[in-house]
Amino acid sequence: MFHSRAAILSGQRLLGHLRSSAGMAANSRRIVFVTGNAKKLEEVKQILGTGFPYEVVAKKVDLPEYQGEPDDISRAKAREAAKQIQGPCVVEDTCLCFNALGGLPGPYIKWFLEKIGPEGLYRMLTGWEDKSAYAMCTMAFSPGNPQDEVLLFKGIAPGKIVDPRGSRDFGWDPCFQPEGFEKTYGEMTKEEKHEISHRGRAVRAMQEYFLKQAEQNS
Ligand SMILES: O=c1[nH]c(=O)c2ncn([C@@H]3O[C@H](COP(=O)(O)OP(=O)(O)OP(=O)(O)O)[C@@H](O)[C@H]3O)c2[nH]1
Ligand SMILES: [Mg+2]
Repeated sequence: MFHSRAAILSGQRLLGHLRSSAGMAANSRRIVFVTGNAKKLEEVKQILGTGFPYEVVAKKVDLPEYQGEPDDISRAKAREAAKQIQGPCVVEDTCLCFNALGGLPGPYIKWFLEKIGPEGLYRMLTGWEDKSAYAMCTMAFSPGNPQDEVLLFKGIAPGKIVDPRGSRDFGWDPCFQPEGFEKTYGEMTKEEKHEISHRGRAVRAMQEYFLKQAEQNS
């Protein structure tokens, strides 16, 4: 549903990239997930579980925080990551968008969270009746060359911004309450969160794509 095929490589070409690229052991099927965020990595691995045809190998790189539209940011991030690791890789970018603010902070949520925390995010909407928001995750796959087109897989979770409740373990989780639930992300178990979260949706879309590719090439 959220599966955007910005560029579809033929299965053969894609697997070729995955098998032959630098940084991957010959014959092994690995995908490098480039992120500086350990919590994201933990969640992506939990969501993928064992139902993924590739081993996910993490590479900690502090990628630039680009500005602009979320899809453009994700593409730029994937290209930069591919350049740095010199091979195929996946990155992800997360936005938290307040509807009353026309979608802001959006991709800039990291800085807002860092400066004002979950309480401050809630207080930002004091003057607004509309507390609705959505969390968006974009997984971006680069086949390896910085000039290659990048595949995007998106997941969106609608919800609202509330007075923080629950675990402080991960960013803005305590102030985001997904639609149809009385709990914030911070009050949910990881399984409950992954089932409906922005990241759960995006990762499953990516998983589906790679499973199909693997099937076609087996
Ligand atoms: O409570 C949360 N629940 C989540 O599910 C979640 N996902 C991301 N975040 C935070 O939102 C900002 C995104 O910025 P971001 O995408 O640039 O990530 P990042 O810079 O931390 O890592 P990366 O860019 O190296 O992958 C960062 O502050 C992340 O910590 C979350 N917080
Ligand atoms: Mg970042």
